Amino acid sequence: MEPADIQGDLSEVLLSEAEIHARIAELCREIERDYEGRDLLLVGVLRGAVMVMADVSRELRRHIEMDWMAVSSYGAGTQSSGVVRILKDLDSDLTGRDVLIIEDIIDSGLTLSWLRENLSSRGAATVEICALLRKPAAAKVEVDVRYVGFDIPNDFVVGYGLDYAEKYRNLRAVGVLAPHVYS
Ligand SMILES: O=P(O)(O)OC[C@H]1O[C@H](OP(=O)(O)OP(=O)(O)O)[C@H](O)[C@@H]1O
Ligand SMILES: Nc1nc2[nH]cnc2c(=O)[nH]1
Ligand SMILES: [Mg+2]
Repeated sequence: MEPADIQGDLSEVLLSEAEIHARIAELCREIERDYEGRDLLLVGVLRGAVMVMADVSRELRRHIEMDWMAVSSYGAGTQSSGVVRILKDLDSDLTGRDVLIIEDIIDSGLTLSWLRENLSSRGAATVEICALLRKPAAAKVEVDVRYVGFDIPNDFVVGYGLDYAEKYRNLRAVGVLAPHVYS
């Protein structure tokens, strides 16, 4: 159950905590199979991916390493500026590594297409993507995503790491903000 004052700002719950966890478990079984016998570096994209990273990493029944990058292309608004900025870089050397980028959402695709290029250019052996959410109708660039949790409609969503003006990241569900919140 969410705190009443936050839950009340949603016009619709798209995905419950239980649905999210069940899908993450399925994705993790695929990841375990695909990376069997190989070292795996999970790269979480701050700040939106913190919840996905926490749940995916703990659901995986194998060793992983974790590193973090902070990039931002949205500022405080609901439209991507298209300009990706590195706010915090990785600590790891990616040379020869199998890298799995962990993201909360692919919207326009601008963040992840930029990030995959950026990480590949550092000499990683492989760079794949795991994203909890994807909005097919919002794509400005096609991004090849190996693991997708859910395809969702083209609405601005919050919760499970996703913010509106830095709030709502701590909602356990994913939902659509009611119009009154914006005004
Ligand atoms: O596909 P795109 O249109 O590029 O959008 C996806 C990105 O936008 C959000 O991050 P944001 O830049 O808002 O920063 P945050 O993760 O700190 O919230 C989200 O977490 C993704 O990283
Ligand atoms: N909170 C939030 N951040 C985003 N970044 C890109 N798309 C979205 C979205 O739908 N919600
Ligand atoms: Mg993000």
